[in-house]
Amino acid sequence: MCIHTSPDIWKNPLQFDPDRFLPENERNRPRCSFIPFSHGLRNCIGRGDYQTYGRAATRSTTLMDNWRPVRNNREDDDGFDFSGVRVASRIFYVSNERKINSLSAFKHAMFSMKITLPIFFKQVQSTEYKSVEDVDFCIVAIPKEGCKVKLQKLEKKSLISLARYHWNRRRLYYHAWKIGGPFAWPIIGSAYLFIRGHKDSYNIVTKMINSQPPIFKLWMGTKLVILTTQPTHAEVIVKTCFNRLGTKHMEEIFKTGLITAPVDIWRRRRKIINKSFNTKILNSYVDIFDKRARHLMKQFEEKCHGNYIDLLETLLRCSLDTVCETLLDVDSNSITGQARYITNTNRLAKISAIRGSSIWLHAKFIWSYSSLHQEVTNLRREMMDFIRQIIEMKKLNIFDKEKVFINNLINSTEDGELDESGVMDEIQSIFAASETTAITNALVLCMMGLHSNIQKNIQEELASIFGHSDRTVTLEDVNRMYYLERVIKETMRLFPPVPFIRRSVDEDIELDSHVLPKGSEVYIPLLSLHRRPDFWKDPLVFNPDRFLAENEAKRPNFSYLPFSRGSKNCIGFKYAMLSMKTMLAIFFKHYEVQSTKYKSIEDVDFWLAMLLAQFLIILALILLVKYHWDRRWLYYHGSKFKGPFPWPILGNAPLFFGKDKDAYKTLTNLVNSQSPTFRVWLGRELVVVTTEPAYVETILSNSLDRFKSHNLEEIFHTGLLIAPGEYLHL
Ligand code: HEM
Repeated sequence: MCIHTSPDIWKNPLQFDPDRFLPENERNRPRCSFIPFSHGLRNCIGRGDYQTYGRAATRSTTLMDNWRPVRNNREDDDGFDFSGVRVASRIFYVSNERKINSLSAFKHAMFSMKITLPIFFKQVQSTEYKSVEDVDFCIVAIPKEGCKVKLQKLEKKSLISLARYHWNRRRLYYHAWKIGGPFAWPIIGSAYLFIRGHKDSYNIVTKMINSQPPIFKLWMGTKLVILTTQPTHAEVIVKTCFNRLGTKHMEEIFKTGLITAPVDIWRRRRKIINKSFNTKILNSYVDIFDKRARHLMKQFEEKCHGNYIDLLETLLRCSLDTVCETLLDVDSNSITGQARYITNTNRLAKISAIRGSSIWLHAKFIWSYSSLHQEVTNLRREMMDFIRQIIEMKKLNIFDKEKVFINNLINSTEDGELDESGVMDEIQSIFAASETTAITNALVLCMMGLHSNIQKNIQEELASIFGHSDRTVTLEDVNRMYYLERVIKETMRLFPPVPFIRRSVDEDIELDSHVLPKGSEVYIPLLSLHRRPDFWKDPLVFNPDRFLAENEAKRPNFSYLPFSRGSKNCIGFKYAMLSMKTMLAIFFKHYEVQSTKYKSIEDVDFWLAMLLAQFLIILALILLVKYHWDRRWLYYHGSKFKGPFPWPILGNAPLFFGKDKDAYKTLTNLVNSQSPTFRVWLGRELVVVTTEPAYVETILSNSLDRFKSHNLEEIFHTGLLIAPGEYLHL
C-alpha cells in the first residue's frame, strides 16, 4: 500500500484519479510501482480463488457496508442486498476452479470485476466518508461464522489506543491496587521472581505464599493473578468460576477435553461423562483393579531382585493399563504403545511447566516459532494415534455396557452430541488426569517408607479384613479400609497431586473486603492451604488421624480440597479412591517399604525428580552461543539497514503490542517514518521492508518462498498460496 501512495511515484497520491492508468501516464512510472497482484513467478495466479473472492469481493463488500447504493430508477430505496455481489464472486470462483495459467490470471480477475461492478452499482453515495483520507485501509476481520465483514474504524493515534487499552482495564487496576502482593515492574510485572526457571517455580511460589497475606496478587506481565488460601474464598471460587482458561498452553494439549474445555462445551460434555462415573459402574471395576494390582506386584518381583527400581514409571504404566481395561473396556495386552504414551505425557507435562514459568513463551508469536511448540505438536500427534487405535478397536463392539466411558462417548457421536475429535480429546484428558493416582500411590509408599509404625497399622487393618487369605479384593473389603483411606488422605494433604486449582474470573466476584475483578485469574495453592498451621496443627507431621470424623468437624469447610469441590470437581475422585485403596491393599499385604533416601518429610522433593541444574545451565549457554554464531550473517547484514530501536528478545514487536486491530495502520506509519528500505526485528525474525520499486522487482522476480506464517500454514497447508518455493515445480 505504501508503494501505491508514495508521493515520489504518484502525484497527489490520495487523490482518486483513474486517469493515472491511461497508457501514457503508466509509461512514466517506474516498473513495479503498481503491484496489486504482486509480480514475478510468485504473483497472483488467479484472483478467481483466494484473491478475487477473498479480497476483491470481501473488500468491496466491506466498503459497501458503509456506502449506500442508489439505483437509477428507485431513489427511495435505501436498502440493498449485497449478497448478490458475493454470489457473483462465488460463481466466478467456481467457474475459475479449472486450471488457469498465470498470464491469463490478471485478465480473469479484471474481467470478473468489470462484469460484477457495473451490474450492481448504477450509482452509489457515501453515507460515512467524505474524502479518501477518511477511508481507512484495514485488515478485514472475517468472523469465524461466515463471510460477514465489518470495517473497523481505526484509531488515529497509537497513543490513543494505548490509553484506551488501560482505560478499559481501569477496574482491574483499581481492584488489584487494593490487594497486596510482591513488587511489580512495568510490562513484566512480578515475572522477574521466576527468572530461575520452572524447576524452582513451585518453591518460589510456596515461599512467596508464606510471606504474603492469605490473599495476594501477582502481576505476570499484563496478567493479574490472585492467590488465596482462605477456605471461604475457595468455596466461592469453586462454586462460581468454571473456566480454567488461565492455561492456554494446556488447551493446546487437551483441546476440548473436560480439563480445558470452555464452559459451554464443558457443561454438555460433563453431563454426558457423568453417566460413566456413577457409583454402580465404578464398583464393578474392583475386580479389574485387583487384577491390575496383582500384575503390578509381579512386575515389581521381576524387576526388583534386591535392586532399586523406578516405582513411578511402573505405577504409571499400571494406571494407564487400568484405565484401558475399565473406562475404555479394552484388554491392555491387545494394544501397543503404552510405554511411549507415558514418555510423551511426561515430556508434555515438562514442556507445559517450562512454558508456564517462562513469560516470554506466553507470547503466541514467540511460542509458535519455538522448537518446543513443534515438539508439542509432534508428541500430541503420536498420542492421538495411540488413542485412535483404541477407538477403532472399540467401534467394532460398542453394544454391550453402553454406559462404560468409551461406549458412552462413541454413542454420543451417533447422537450428534460429540464429534470424533471430541472423543479423542476426552480420552486424552482422562489418561492424563488418571496419572495422578499413580503419583499419589508413589507418594503413599514414600510416606510409609518414612513411617514404619503407620505402615504396621495398615497391615494390621488388612489382616483384620483378609486374615491370611490371598483372595480377590471385593467392594466390601475396600469399604472397610478406613485407616488406609486416612493414610491416602493425609498423603494428599501434604502432597496434593494437583497443586493448584486455577480459574479465570469472568465476572467481578466479591470476597470479604476484596473484589476479584473480571479479567483476572485466581489460584488456590493447595499445598499451602493444606499446610496452614492455623487449620493443621504441626502441619509437617504425618498424622492420618486428622481425618477421623471428630477431627474433620473442627476444621473449616473447604480447607482440604485435593479433588476440588463444586460442579467442576474431579470427576474421577471415587474411581481414584477405589483404585488406590485396592492397589495399596494388595501392595501392603505382600510388601513393606523402607526409605533409603529420605529421612523426613522436609527432605521429600515435591517434584520427585531433580535434574542436574548446573549441567543444564551450561548446556543452555553453549546452545545459545551456537545459535547466535549460526546467525552471524543475519546480524551483520541486518545491522547495515536502518530501522527503529530493537529491544532485546522482543525486537520491535512492542510497537505492535495491543494493536491487533490497527496493526496495518501502525505498519503504514512506520513505513512512512523510515527510509524507503529499512529493517524491523520481530522477536528473532529479521524483516526488511522496502518501497523501492527497483528492489521490489528484484525481490519478486528472484524469491519464491513466501514468508512463513504458521497461521496460514495451518489453513492452506501446501496450497499455492503459502507452499514453499520448491512445490511450485516451475
Ligand atoms: C489422586 C487422584 C486424583 C486427584 C488428586 C485429582 C484431582 C483433581 C483436581 C484437583 C481437579 C481439578 C478440579 C478443579 O479445577 O476444580 C481434577 C479434575 C479432573 N479430574 Fe481428577 N484427580 C485424580 C484422579 C482422577 C482420575 C482417576 C480421573 C479419571 C479417571 C480424573 C479425572 C479428572 C477430570 C476429567 C477432571 C476435569 C473435571 C472437569 O473439569 O469437569 N481424576 N482432578
